Amino acid sequence: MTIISPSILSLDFTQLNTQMEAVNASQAQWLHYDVMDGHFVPNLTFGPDILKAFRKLTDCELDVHLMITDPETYAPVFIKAGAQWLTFHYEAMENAEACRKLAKQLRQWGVKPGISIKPKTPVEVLKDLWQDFDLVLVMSVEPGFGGQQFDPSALEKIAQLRAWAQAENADLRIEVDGGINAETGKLCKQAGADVLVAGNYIFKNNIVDAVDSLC
Ligand SMILES: O=C(CO)[C@@H](O)[C@H](O)COP(=O)(O)O
Ligand SMILES: [Fe+2]
Repeated sequence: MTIISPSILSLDFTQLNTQMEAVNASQAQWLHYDVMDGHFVPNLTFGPDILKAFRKLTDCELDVHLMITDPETYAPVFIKAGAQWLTFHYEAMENAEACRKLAKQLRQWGVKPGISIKPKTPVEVLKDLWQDFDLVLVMSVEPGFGGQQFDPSALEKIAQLRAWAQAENADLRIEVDGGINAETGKLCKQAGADVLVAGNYIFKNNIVDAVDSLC
């Protein structure tokens, strides 16, 4: 069963309660929370206090996507605020060992660690790294903004990751984020993704129907 993670980056905050009621009535199981710091990406979003508010608004699992240069420093405040899945970027880290160390630390703090790669980062960097994570997030747009067009090069990366995971009989969540709609979502599922993030497609349409069309 595919997990749908609506990205609140595209939520209309003047309609917060109504839109969250629709998310809660939909088949969405996770809620995607984009954290941007104006350094790792050229945009700013939400901190931990807003995450705390979302914790009260939904029972969906909170899927936090850190697009920040210093995930080691800020991970604890997002965990305290309610994150259940915490994903940081490979490109934000010094080397593979630092990624492993942070993944271990996140597990000790009681959250599921995820690692993400940008569109220009080859999937091979994860060949000996994915085993330390519960989730790999393949970006299908340049991180920073919602509403961009899906980059099909994500499909080969998803397929490679699924092949690696299957070869080791591993229970790895493969998530894809950026430009997901019914059409691109279907291609990602066929390639082996089991978590679809969607912002604009869900929040700019009928929320319940859009989630249904992705399942
Ligand atoms: O991480 C990001 C953008 O950097 C995403 O989570 C966006 O929120 C996806 O938005 P859509 O492309 O689905 O509109
Ligand atoms: Fe995201």
